Amino acid sequence: MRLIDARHIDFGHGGQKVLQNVSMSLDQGEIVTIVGPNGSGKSTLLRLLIGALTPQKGSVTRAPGLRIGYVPQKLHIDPTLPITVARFLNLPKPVPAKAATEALRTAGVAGLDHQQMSQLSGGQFQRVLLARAILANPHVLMLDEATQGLDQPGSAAFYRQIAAVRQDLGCAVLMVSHELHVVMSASDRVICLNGHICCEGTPEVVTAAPAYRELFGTGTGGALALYRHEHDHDHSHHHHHHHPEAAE
Ligand SMILES: Nc1ncnc2c1ncn2[C@@H]1O[C@H](COP(=O)(O)OP(=O)(O)OP(=O)(O)O)[C@@H](O)[C@H]1O
Repeated sequence: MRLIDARHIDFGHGGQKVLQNVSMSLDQGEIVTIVGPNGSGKSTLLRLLIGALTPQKGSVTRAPGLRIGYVPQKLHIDPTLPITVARFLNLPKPVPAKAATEALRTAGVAGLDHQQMSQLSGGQFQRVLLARAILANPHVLMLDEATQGLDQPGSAAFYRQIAAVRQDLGCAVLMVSHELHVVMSASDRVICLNGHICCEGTPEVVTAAPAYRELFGTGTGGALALYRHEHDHDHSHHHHHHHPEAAE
């Protein structure tokens, strides 16, 4: 089932054109990653898809009653303001304690209910934001640069958590990243954006595309290959002949 469908959208801030003729869609259960350099319009596109902005040309259609769980890139909480995780999850509206506990478990941070927000590690903090998004019982999880500030293993672990949440909830996932090394190998599709859609497809297709290489060079393709290689190594032994360096 199609959850979101954007057709030929144009958008600008003031006189500046940010997005031109962008068409994309998101289907039930898919994981789609949008990559692009700083200022390429990724956050703007997310806001258009959510409905917080209206396209100047073209259209965005959302399935009726679509629920979106949004994970922001970061959230500043005044460190002098004491607030527990449980209380944070009750903002802006109260949720049953059982639902909050369950959301924390799904997000991979079970038992943190009574911790202070200011005492969480970066990875724990992002998972609490994820738990808050899960509480919306979303059809779509949207993440905007949600691993900013995490190191590479921390980012990889966070994306594995996202894949587990997708399994649990059966939701679709749409995320934005300009850190190419964290583009999740589990993405069904990658969309490379630079004001317009440069190329899209599976992670392999996109990293091999000339438009992508022109934007990001070939070094990042190597990083992605490395990440996938680790993934293959964990879950499959069929591909070893493609990766001689992995042979024992
Ligand atoms: N509220 C706004 N008013 C004016 N210009 C804006 C506004 N928001 C974004 N822009 C401009 O639109 C362009 C695209 O911004 P956007 O945040 O969508 O890019 P991005 O790809 O998400 O960037 P980054 O990777 O740096 O987060 C930028 O040139 C930015 O300066």
